[in-house]
Amino acid sequence: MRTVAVDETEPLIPRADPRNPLVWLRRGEGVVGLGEVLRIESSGPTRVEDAAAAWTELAAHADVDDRVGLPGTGLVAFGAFAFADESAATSVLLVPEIVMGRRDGRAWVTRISLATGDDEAQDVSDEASEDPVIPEPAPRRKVPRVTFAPGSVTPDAYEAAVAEAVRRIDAGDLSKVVLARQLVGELHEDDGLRATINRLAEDYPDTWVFAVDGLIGASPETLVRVDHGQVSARVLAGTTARGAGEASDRERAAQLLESPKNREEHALAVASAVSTLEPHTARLDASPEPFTLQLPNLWHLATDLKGTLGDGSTALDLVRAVHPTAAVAGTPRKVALATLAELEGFDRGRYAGPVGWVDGDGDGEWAIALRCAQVDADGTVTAYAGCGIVHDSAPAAELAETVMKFQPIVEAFGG
Ligand SMILES: C=C(O[C@H]1C=CC=C(C(=O)O)[C@@H]1O)C(=O)O
Repeated sequence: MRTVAVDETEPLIPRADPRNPLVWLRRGEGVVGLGEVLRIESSGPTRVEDAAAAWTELAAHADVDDRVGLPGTGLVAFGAFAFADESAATSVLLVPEIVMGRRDGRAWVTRISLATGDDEAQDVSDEASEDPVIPEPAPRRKVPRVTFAPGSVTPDAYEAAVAEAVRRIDAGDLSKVVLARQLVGELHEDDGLRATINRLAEDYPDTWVFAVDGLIGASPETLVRVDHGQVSARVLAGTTARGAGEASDRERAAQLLESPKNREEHALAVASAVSTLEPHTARLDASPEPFTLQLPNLWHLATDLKGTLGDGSTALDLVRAVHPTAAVAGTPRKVALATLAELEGFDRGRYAGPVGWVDGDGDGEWAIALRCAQVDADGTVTAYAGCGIVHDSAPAAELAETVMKFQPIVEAFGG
């Protein structure tokens, strides 16, 4: 494969595949893939380590001509993993044929092809050696309209599940569990998802906007990033609505910061991320106090983690170590996973699973797949949103919080 620098400043999404976009962007920077030369599928409890092993093997044999040398240049795979060990959803790493990337104002294009013969010397085929051609940007289209309705769990059933979770927390079974619900709709239009991802990128520029194998969303939560030996993550847990005017908005953020319920929910999520990342780092620092993160639809409590890799782990190794954090499962992890599987009553698929990319050097950026929907081949669109439940959670307030969290994806489908 070959990566070359290009002189490009135009937005990347209009060049993505209209039906099946492959996108990872924040504030206009990131990677967009076209075509597919290889798909690594995995499932079950070892889905991340199996994919990581296959990726390391592939990267070791790749013939790379990388003239840019940034994270995300050279060999790259986009990935999305199922949340649960028991999920029926397949986890995927997709290697595109063309990657268009941008980072710190520098742009590049990579063209990847598979060697066809058994001679390793053929790894860089003639085709891949040619300078890659990037597609022309497509004209803007209207977002496809999807009408959503509650999935298998009705709003009443969700409130009942929250009440039951609080009973179990009060009984001392666990400290926190994250409970989600679904909205389901149908995508009819032929023009696919590019307009939807464009809308998410415009409306939520500070989130990770992703589209990988039909999983599409705008996540504010960084599961883990690895960049030349530096590790970082952004832990989110604790949520409140935006206020109507400026004063009430500031007031809401201040209340969120002082709310014992939200602070507890947040502290458990930070503890789980720190305890699972720490063994892999030589140094790991957390922001001393949580801060309030403003998104167009809500406020979150946030903590940033930054550190130095201590054991040569790749981004996928760290994904395996930290998933699932208490921001999407609960505490203690094992009891929380069993409780959410029982009380939610549906397969989360790739919702709340890791989504992102990894390169041939093991650098990568992974978010938790939140504020997202999975679009299946038959056009079924399933959106997901969940809330951290602790002992003083109120069912009606948690239901209202899911409505806020559905907003980005519902609006990106014309709702
Ligand atoms: C589980 C979700 O959000 C998590 C991330 C941030 C805040 C959360 C909360 O306040 O409950 C959740 O832990 C979701 O958006 O579906």
